[in-house]
Amino acid sequence: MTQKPIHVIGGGLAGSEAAWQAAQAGAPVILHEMRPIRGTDAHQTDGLAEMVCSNSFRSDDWEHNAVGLLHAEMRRLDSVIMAAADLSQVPAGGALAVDRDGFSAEVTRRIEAHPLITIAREEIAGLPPADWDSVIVATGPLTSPALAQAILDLTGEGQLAFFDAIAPIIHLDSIDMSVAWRQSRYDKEGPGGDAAAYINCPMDKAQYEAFIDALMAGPKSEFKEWENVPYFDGCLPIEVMAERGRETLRHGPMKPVGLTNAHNPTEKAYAIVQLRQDNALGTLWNMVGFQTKLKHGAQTEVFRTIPGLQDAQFARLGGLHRNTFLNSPRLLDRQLRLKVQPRLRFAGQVTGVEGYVESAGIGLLAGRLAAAERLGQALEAPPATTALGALVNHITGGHLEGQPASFQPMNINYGLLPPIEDATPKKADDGRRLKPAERGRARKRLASLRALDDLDAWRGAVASAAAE
Ligand SMILES: Cc1cc2nc3c(=O)[nH]c(=O)nc-3n(C[C@H](O)[C@H](O)[C@H](O)COP(=O)(O)OP(=O)(O)OC[C@H]3O[C@@H](n4cnc5c(N)ncnc54)[C@H](O)[C@@H]3O)c2cc1C
Repeated sequence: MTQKPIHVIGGGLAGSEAAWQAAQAGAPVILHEMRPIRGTDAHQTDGLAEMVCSNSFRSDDWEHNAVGLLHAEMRRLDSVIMAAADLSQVPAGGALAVDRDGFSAEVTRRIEAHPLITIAREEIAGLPPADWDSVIVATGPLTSPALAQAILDLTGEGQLAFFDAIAPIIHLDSIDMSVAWRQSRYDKEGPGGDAAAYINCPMDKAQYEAFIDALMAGPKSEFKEWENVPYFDGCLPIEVMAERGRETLRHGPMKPVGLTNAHNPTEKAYAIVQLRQDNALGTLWNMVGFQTKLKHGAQTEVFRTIPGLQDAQFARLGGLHRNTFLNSPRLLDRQLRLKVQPRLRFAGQVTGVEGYVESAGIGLLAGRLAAAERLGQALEAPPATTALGALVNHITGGHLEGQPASFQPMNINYGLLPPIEDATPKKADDGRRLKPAERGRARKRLASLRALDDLDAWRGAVASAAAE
C-alpha cells in the first residue's frame, strides 16, 4: 500500500458502508470489528452489518417518504448496504425488508472481496494509536465500554449520552392553532428575544383526568435486562410521574400558570401541555417533559386526546432505550470530524442519527469525506435539501443551541429538509381544489424531486473536482 490506511472502527451498518465508500474512492482501509472476540448485548453473529432487531429498512417510496428518498440517494451513490438489501429483499408491501442473514452475508462477502479493505477482528479498547491519522469511529449504540470511556474523557462530561429518554416530536403543520397558541410562560423573553417561544395546548379538568387515566392504563414497553438503566429526575417518563400522584403533572410539565389562552383570555386552563421548537427550521416541535415508555400505538392514541393535537403527525414518538451518542452539534464539524481531534471522524448511530438506513447514510458520507481528505480532494457534504445533507445538518447544526432540551437522535423525516410550501400546487390538474392530505403528499413529492436534482448536481460537481 502506498497510501496510509483509513481505519474504520466498527463493522456495523455505518462502518461497513464507510469502509466500502472509502475503498471505492481509492483509499486503503482497515476495518476493525470486535465481534466475535467481544460481543454486544444485542448482536448474535459475527457477520458485518448485522441487523439487531427488525429486518426492515422501512418504506421504499422515494416520492412520499423521507426514508425512501434516503434509499434512492444512497443507491445513486453506490451504497453497498442498499445493493445488498436489494439483493436480499423479501416481500413486504411498500417497505424494503430483507433476509437478515442473506443481507449480512452479502455485505460481508463484498467487503472481504474488496482489494483495498483488510478486516481486523479486534476491539479498539481506547483512543486509537496516535499514528492512525484518519479514523472513522462507527461503533454504534452499543459502543464497547472501554472505547466509550475514552471518548467521554476526550470530549468531556455530558458530551456523550448512554441512553435516550425521548419526548415525541410533532410536525408544526399538523397542530391546530385555532385551539393552541404561542406564548412563553410569563411572556418571558428567551435569548433570541422571543416571548412566544412555546406552543400551548389547554386542558379542562375533565380532559386532564381522562388523560391521566389513559396514561396510566396504556401499555408500556418494558426494558430488556441489559437496558436496565436508572432514571434520573430530569428525564422521568411521564407515566412514572403520573403514578406518583394524579396532580404531579399539573405541578410539573403540565402546570397552567403564567399563560393566557389567546383564543379565550378569560378561560383558565386546568393543565397545559407545552411544545418547544425542536429544529432550526421551526418545522418540528417537541412535547416538553413528555419522555415516555408508552407503546407507540398508545402514544398516538393518548397524545391525540390533547386539545390542539387531535390531528398531530409525529416525526418521532417517545421512547427510552440504551444508546451511546455524541453531543454532535457541539463536537463535530460538517466534515463529521471531532473538532478537538480532527483525525477522528464519527459515523452511524453514535453521531445521533437513528435507524439502520440513517446510520449507513452517515457512514457513506464519512467514508467519502475521509477518502477525499486522504486523496487531497476537496469535498463538502451534500446540500441540506437532500436527505443525506439534512441528516448532516441535523447532527452538526440543525438543532437549536442553548435550549434546555439536549440534542436527541432522529430518524430522517421531511421536517429536517427546508420547507417547500410556496411551490405546492393548490389545485389538481383537473382544477379540483386539493385536500390537505393531497397537498401534503404533493409537497413531499416536490421535496423529493428537489432532493434528487440537488444530489445529482452535487455528484456532478464531486466527479469533476475528482477528475481535476
Ligand atoms: C436493541 C436494538 C434494537 C434496534 N432495533 C432497530 C430496528 O429495528 N430498526 C432500526 O432501524 N434500528 C434499530 N436499532 C438501531 C440500530 O442499532 C442502528 O440503527 C444501527 O445498527 C446502527 O448502525 P451503526 O453502524 O451505527 O451501529 P451497529 O450496527 O451497532 O455497528 C457497530 C459495530 O461496532 C462494533 N463495535 C463496538 N465497539 C467496538 C470497539 N470498541 N471496537 C471494535 N468494534 C466495536 C460492534 O460490534 C458493531 O458491529 C436498534 C438498536 C438496538 C441497540
